[in-house]
Amino acid sequence: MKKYIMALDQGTTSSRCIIYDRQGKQISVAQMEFKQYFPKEGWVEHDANEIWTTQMTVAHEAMLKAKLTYDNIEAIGITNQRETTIVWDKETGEPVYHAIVWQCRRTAGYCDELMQKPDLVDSIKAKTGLLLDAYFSGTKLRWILDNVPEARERAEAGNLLFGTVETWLIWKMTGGKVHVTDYTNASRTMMFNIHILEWDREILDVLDIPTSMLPEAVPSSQIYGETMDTLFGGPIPIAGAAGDQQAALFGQTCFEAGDAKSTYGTGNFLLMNTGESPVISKNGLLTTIAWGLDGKVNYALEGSVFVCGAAIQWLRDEMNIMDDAAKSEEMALAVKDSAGLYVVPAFVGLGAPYWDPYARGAVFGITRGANKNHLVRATLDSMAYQCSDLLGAMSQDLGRKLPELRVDGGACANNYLMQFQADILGCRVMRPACIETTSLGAAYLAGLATGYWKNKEDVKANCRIEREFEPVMDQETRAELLAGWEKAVSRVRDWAK
Ligand SMILES: Nc1ncnc2c1ncn2[C@@H]1O[C@H](COP(=O)(O)OP(=O)(O)O)[C@@H](O)[C@H]1O
Ligand SMILES: O=P(O)(O)OC[C@H](O)CO
Repeated sequence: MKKYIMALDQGTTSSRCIIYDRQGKQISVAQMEFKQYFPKEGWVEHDANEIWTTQMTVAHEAMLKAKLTYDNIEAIGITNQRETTIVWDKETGEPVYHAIVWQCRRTAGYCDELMQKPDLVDSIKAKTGLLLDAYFSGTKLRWILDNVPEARERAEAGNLLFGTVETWLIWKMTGGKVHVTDYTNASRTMMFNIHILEWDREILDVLDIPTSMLPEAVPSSQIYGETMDTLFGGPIPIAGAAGDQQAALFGQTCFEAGDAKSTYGTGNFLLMNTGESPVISKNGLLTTIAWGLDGKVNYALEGSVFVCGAAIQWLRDEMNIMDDAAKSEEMALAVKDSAGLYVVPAFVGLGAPYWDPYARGAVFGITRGANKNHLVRATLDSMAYQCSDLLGAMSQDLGRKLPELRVDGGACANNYLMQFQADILGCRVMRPACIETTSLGAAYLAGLATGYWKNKEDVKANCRIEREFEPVMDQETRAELLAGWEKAVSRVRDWAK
């Protein structure tokens, strides 16, 4: 019987299921968007039950499309939007509140208070590799305990569980039997010591989080449990899990220290493998776990930008400027430049390297001739500028420039964006044949655990580059454009304070 690996890719805007064969070829794909809740300015939520139902719907749809039954699936790998925080009842499985999404800024004020303790800020950075910010799960979890009626009492009585999205899905798929988080996701909670791979007592005390709520932290590639029989008709091993950005790094086969990738999804995330030693940034980047595999842990340096493709989604859904994100390419190419427009998509503040939760979005340089094509072009340009900021910070940390950049994620299908990215970085941009490297990485992690792929070399043999973008812009133009971007960013800082 032919066997495949099923990857569940639970992203910020959609749940996807992709089934892969041994060559890393997609056999079947299903995808479903779900509702985004914006209850207050700067707040973002999801319905955790909808995350679960959409994820299961697409899993069944993908199996049906390829006429597969549970015994064709060797293993399931999960990859997910990170940091998003879910708390649910251990007995009923009912979430006590909506999932608080990574983009949500509701705990910025609380983070400001904590920031008054410089020792704590230093200790958090040293132990978790993260900056003290509302982005990460820790303060979101505390918010739920403090604000949902009876949540703290129920948590202290041992009746509530916490998880990031992979924890939630594994718990649900195993019928409430397995409560685990993989190291990569744990490393985004701001409660996990990335050096000794344990939850940190001091931080848990500061945030007042009962340890009984926390999942067991486990490697990214191992059999965690099996799906309930009722789910797919028979048991399937769940054998891999990683946060989506780390999964993309793995899917791009960035196995060597120094290998880097940039993912253009809802946000933009630049990750560089730093091998078995964590590198601490002096320029606003994060240190994170890349994966736990074969009894070892790999680390990565990460730059996180909160709004990337989401800016195009905003033009599509809120401004009705286009009906399909892919149209942004032809609209951008319909004009010869951006007519001096700069868009700063700081809708939920700015992430790396600025870390300003109070920045807000803006469009600068509007003149009478500016039209919607210019606005689209300037929005795509902003996605490239933000990545350029990340690469700049990374180059400063490393003391050298990266010679090339591998790209992936939905928005990297945009050729205009990729060429502008190469131009503004002044380095080659390499796009693989499979830009769904996030799900591919999750599939690889699961398949390595069961022996579907023998080792990393076996996996690497599947990797193919589809197109390379060489920089053609002259240095003077690049410097001028970047200076404009810098000026635009400086104007949005602290806006909502
Ligand atoms: N051709 C395109 N050009 C520009 N942006 C795009 C294009 N296709 C998709 N996007 C944007 O990329 C995002 C989808 O990418 P994806 O990797 O699926 O994101 P996620 O995993 O975060 O949900 C959306 O925000 C969408 O607006
Ligand atoms: O849903 P994505 O692909 O934009 O990824 C979200 C990140 O994991 C947030 O840290």
